[in-house]
Parts: sequence; C-alpha cells; structure tokens
Amino acid sequence: MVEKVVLVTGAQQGIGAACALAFAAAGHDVAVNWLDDRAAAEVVAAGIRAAGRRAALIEGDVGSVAGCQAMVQATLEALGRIDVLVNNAGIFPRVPFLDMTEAEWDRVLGVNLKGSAFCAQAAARAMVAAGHGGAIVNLASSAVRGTPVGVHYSATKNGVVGITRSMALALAPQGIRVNAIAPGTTDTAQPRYGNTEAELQEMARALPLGRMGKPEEIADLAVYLASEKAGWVTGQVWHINGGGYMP
Ligand SMILES: NC(=O)C1=CN([C@@H]2O[C@H](COP(=O)(O)OP(=O)(O)OC[C@H]3O[C@@H](n4cnc5c(N)ncnc54)[C@H](O)[C@@H]3O)[C@@H](O)[C@H]2O)C=CC1
Ligand SMILES: C[C@H](O)[C@@H]1OC(=O)[C@H](O)[C@@H]1O
Repeated sequence: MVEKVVLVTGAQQGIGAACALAFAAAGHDVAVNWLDDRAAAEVVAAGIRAAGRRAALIEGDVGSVAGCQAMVQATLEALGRIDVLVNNAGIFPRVPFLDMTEAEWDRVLGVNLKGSAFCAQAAARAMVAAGHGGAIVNLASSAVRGTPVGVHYSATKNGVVGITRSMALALAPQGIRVNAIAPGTTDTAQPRYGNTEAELQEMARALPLGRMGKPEEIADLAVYLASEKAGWVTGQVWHINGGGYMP
C-alpha cells in the first residue's frame, strides 16, 4: 500500500489500538483518537513511532458531529492529509431489553451509529476536497444477528451495515471505498463488560475454531480492506468470527 495517513477512532485500546499498530507496521502514519486515557494512547503512539512512522494523538468524542469534524481537522493539521478512516470507536453496555432506558439507547446510538456516520462524512469531505480517493472501514459486529442484552447495540451495528452500503454507493464516484468488518467475540475489554471469564471461555470453546478472536486479526483485515489490494471491494461486510456463523 502506498504510504497513507490513517485516522483510527477509539484507538487508545483494544481493536483500535491494534489497528493503529497494524497500519504503522504496514508503512502508514496514524492519528490515534483517544477519549479518556491519554497515557494508553501515548503507548500506542510510541509503538507507531517505533515502527518508523509518524503518530498524532487526537483527543475527541465521536458522539457529537462537532467532535467528529474536529478530530478530522486535527488529523489534517497534524499529519497533512487523511486517506483512511477506521470507524472503530464503539460501546456495548449490556442490558436486558426490558430494562433498557432511553438514555442508554441514545448514548449507544450516538457513539456507534451517529459517530460512525459523521466521522465518515468529515473524512470523506476532506478526501474529496484534497482531490484524492480513500477508504473507510467501519466496525460492525456479529451482533448484527441479534443479542438479547444488546437491542440498542445490535440496532447500531445493523445500522453500521446500512450506512456502509449507502456510503459506498454515495462515495464511489469520488474513489472512496467503504467496507465493514463484523467481528465475533474478540479478546478485548469490551466482551468483558457483562461476561465473566468463565462465560467467555465457554463461548470461545463453542466456536468451530475454539477460541476468541485476537484484536490483531481484526486489524489485519482492516489493513487489507484499506489497501490497494482491496481496490475492487466496496460496500461489503466481512465476517470474522471463528466460524461462529455463516452469513
Ligand atoms: N471485542 C469484541 O468482541 C467486538 C468488538 N466489536 C466492535 O469493535 C470496536 C472496538 O471494540 P473493542 O476494542 O473490543 O472495545 P473496547 O471497549 O476495548 O474499546 C472501545 C474503544 O472505543 C473508544 N470509545 C468509546 N466511546 C468513544 C467515544 N464517544 N469517542 C471516541 N472513542 C470512544 C474507547 O475509548 C476505546 O478506545 C467497537 O466498535 C465494538 O463494537 C465488534 C464485535 C466484537
Ligand atoms: C454478539 C457478540 O457475542 C458480541 O458482539 C460484540 O461486539 C461483543 O463483544 C460480543 O462479541
């Protein structure tokens, strides 16, 4: 892949941090969006620089349109351009449907769906203004198939699939490709909000491949989807789940 500038949202930890490091290892400069743990983001940035690439720390909350626009602008000011956006930031507060509150619904929809849409819009505007194409990779989830403790969450991840398909059609004339990754349970902090280790290990053993995913495995797929090697791929949802289901 030609050297590019990549903005990864939610990159202070988990899959986002793995994406940031994977793009650096692939030869790209990375803007590390962080929300509330600068020290963790600094560790990620150090790893990017150790790979010989530029890193920028971009504080920001994807939950507001202004936040999305500000982090793209900060990326342009720090690294000069934006070629790839990884819409990784996301939350999954597990709650039984009958207990779900309006506030929880609004928060999850704001971060996971509105945040992904308006970060993509801000990044695409910058790509078009600069006269070059680009790539957007959205994080959906195996929860697109439904989860009893995530009616709000699965709504957002199915929404991410919908915006991926529509943005792919809207942005193809500008040479911007848009794809989504739908991971199964991946070994980060996120599935541990609401599951014990024993429950997670039981879920993992039940998968055909017998384990949870590694954040690095999701990251490698994101690097591929953002690269020229995926130059004819857009509007697609890539399921990576240890064989947990076949779409
Ligand atoms: N770990 C898993 O099993 C799976 C994760 N996913 C998705 O992958 C993405 C990353 O998840 P993980 O790394 O596992 O979770 P995580 O909880 O470890 O990390 C989430 C990241 O998002 C950031 N974030 C949260 N709210 C934000 C906001 N308003 N603005 C900016 N950043 C914000 C956090 O600071 C953190 O860096 C999420 O979209 C999640 O829904 C999808 C399927 C499975
Ligand atoms: C439904 C899945 O088990 C769920 O989706 C996520 O995003 C969680 O981390 C779990 O993998």
